[in-house]
Amino acid sequence: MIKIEELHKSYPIGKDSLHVLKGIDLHIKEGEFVSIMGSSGSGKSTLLNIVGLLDVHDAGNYYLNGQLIKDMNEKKAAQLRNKFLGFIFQSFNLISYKTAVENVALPLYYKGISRKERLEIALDYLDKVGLKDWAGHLPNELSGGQKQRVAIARALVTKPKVVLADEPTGALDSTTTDSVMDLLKDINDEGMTVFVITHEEEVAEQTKRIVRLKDGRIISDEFTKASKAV
Ligand SMILES: Nc1ncnc2c1ncn2[C@@H]1O[C@H](COP(=O)(O)OP(=O)(O)OP(=O)(O)O)[C@@H](O)[C@H]1O
Repeated sequence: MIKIEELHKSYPIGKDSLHVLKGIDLHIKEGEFVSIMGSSGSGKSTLLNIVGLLDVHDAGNYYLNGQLIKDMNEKKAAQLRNKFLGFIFQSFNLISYKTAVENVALPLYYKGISRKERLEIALDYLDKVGLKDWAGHLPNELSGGQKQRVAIARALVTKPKVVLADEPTGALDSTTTDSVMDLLKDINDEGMTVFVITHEEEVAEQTKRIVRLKDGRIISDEFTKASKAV
């Protein structure tokens, strides 16, 4: 599903450049549930942004669903993002003046589906995350955990192959973190590939594989106990 070979990425800093990813090799198969850990500045978000086609790498190869990602214009990248990828962010990124159901329906706008049908589909996804009764509420009327569940429903509504989550529980307390992680587990049980950045060891342990980054290199890549649970 995601295959990365000898990937490098640098950012220009004035006349110099900051070498952030220094030869990453990573293969994530369809249906895996993987977390990426590492201290601040180790390159986690940079890697996720490249995987999510939000940024480009400088050297090495990246294949998404068998397709080599190279020299891609923004239009093509957006098409691939809409087709294959769903995103969840720490800060939820919901639109404040739209209701929960309208936020979830938004990604369907680009698929040429009528408004009525978009809202029906979105309501089904809100039901899936346990928030059907909150469909008509605005984000500021929801708790942090509820907002994140709306964001998860929004990430799923286009039926992506891969869900990419950058610190999805970073803004949540431990009980809410568990409910969000349970939801990601359910999604993964249904066959979706899930790739999560986290700082929290307890969160990473709930995924099936932990990849650890240090200074732009992978220093370990191990399956967790959760991967062995039946
Ligand atoms: N657009 C950018 N331009 C310049 N430098 C950047 C840019 N994005 C990230 N960096 C730098 O690249 C390094 C890696 O950043 P990255 O955000 O990938 O780390 P991270 O592991 O996700 O950190 P954190 O856990 O704090 O989010 C950092 O030193 C950061 O300052």
